[in-house]
Amino acid sequence: MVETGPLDPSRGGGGRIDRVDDDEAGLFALVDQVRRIRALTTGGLFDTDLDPLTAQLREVADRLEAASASTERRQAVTWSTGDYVTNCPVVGRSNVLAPPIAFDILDDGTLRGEVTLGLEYQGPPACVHGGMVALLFDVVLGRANFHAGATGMTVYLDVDYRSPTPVLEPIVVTGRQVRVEGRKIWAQGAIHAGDRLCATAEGMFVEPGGLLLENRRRLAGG
Ligand SMILES: CCCCCCCCCCCC(=O)SCCNC(=O)CCNC(=O)[C@H](O)C(C)(C)COP(=O)(O)OP(=O)(O)OC[C@H]1O[C@@H](n2cnc3c(N)ncnc32)[C@H](O)[C@@H]1OP(=O)(O)O
Repeated sequence: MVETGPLDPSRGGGGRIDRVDDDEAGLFALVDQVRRIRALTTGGLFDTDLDPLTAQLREVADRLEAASASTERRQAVTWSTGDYVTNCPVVGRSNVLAPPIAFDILDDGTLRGEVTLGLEYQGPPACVHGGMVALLFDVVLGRANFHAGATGMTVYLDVDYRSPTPVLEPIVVTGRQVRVEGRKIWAQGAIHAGDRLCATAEGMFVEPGGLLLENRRRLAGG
């Protein structure tokens, strides 16, 4: 059973975590513009001829493609430099899928982040897609584990959808580690809209032994 007391959305304080501000290459600034386009084009309704805009976007995409390192190289660099956080699909400032959310860590290790999700995350009318809700939980629980010092890969994630999670309104996402037994780690989380509980989750994570190190070595080509 998820204990919602420590996940109270009105708790304040704490310091920002996982915030990477160094944007020497200008990538975060560029991705911010792609996010604007992503938000505007979801179910886009425009009172203008789109063809010239499409041509401009194609040109920009062509120029980026010509200047870009390969996907494989980018994947290898992500893991060799520890840049995962900036590429995460929830908190990552260089991932266009990410809203992105910024989490604060409270004094007992609970993470708390506020976000307003746009139409691109909509499932049922006015509601956040259930898969997106699960993604938010997977990340907040994973980051809570990381900051508590014991982390692993998700082996189960049990989500209870208790009331609709709204799009276009602020929601609060919370998560914390609750127990560690050897390689096994449990964490719990909640999503609220104001005082209303939208969803809760419990996840179990297993420290994957040498698997990730092996993968990182393989991606780095040695
Ligand atoms: C450092 C990370 C950085 C992570 C870096 C950050 C990246 C972000 C990650 C975000 C989160 C994700 O998306 S993770 C991606 C989604 N998850 C995955 O792809 C994981 C796929 N699963 C796996 O690859 C594997 O299950 C492993 C490597 C996690 C564990 O395999 P294993 O080493 O063989 O361990 P195994 O013996 O099977 O299980 C260990 C114990 O857990 C129990 N167990 C296993 N599955 C379950 C289950 N569903 N429900 C209950 N219990 C279970 C087993 O009974 C056993 O208990 P006992 O007999 O010991 O008592």
